Amino acid sequence: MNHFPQGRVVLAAQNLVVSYADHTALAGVSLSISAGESVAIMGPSGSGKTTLLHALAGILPPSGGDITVSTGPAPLRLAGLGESERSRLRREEFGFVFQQGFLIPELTVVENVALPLLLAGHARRSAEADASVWLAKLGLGGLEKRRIGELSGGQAQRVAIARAQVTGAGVIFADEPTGALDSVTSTEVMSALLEVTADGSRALVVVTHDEQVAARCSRTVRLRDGRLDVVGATSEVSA
Ligand SMILES: Nc1ncnc2c1ncn2[C@@H]1O[C@H](COP(=O)(O)OP(=O)(O)OP(=O)(O)O)[C@@H](O)[C@H]1O
Repeated sequence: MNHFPQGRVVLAAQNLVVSYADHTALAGVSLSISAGESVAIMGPSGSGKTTLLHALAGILPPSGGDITVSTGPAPLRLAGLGESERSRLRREEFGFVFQQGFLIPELTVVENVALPLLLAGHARRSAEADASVWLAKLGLGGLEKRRIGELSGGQAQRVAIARAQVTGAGVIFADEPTGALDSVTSTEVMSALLEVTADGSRALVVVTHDEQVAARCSRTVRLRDGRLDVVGATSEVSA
């Protein structure tokens, strides 16, 4: 379990640079994210939002700058970690929710949610028991044995949110989690995601194009051409 006291910085990016061939997608981004915060990353298409999320989550090694991850007993600098340690961080300390969910259609709902625990070496029975607890918290009790294709889009996203949290991850990253949903379902799914920060011990990072989604987060950062435009409270930005 990686839950932190409210206010503790869990991710700190310093002067991040990410280049793809001859294109600079992030041109020196510095950003700190604390436990209890929900941070919306906004900006025009191509401004570097997904690149920033992938760099913060250790999916994409930056070509410059560094990220300090304070999700364990001692801070870790991502630049100093090999792929296997970054992969452990992603698997055990971070959770991910994507626009399409990336759930496995051949598995049942409970098997999908239990999967990260099985990959971490837990026994099937206890993994599925923990998965069922998360499913109940997300209002999906009774759907354990369904296949993913038998769920609505909103239910499938809530399964993805359960799966992202089942390992006790302290930081949840979501890339356009409501992008494929209608506005009512989007509101429900955001409510489920924002529960991540309800007890103040975990952080949520959401890439979104939707101002209404961003307005519900505690802070919005805006990217333009790979640089941070505005950093502040959502209320200041969207009032
Ligand atoms: N694998 C890649 N190879 C080359 N260029 C890339 C790659 N991934 C992204 N880019 C470029 O980097 C820039 C930032 O991309 P990114 O996907 O981070 O933007 P975004 O703000 O998330 O965009 P969108 O809102 O359209 O998803 C864009 O110009 C994009 O074309």
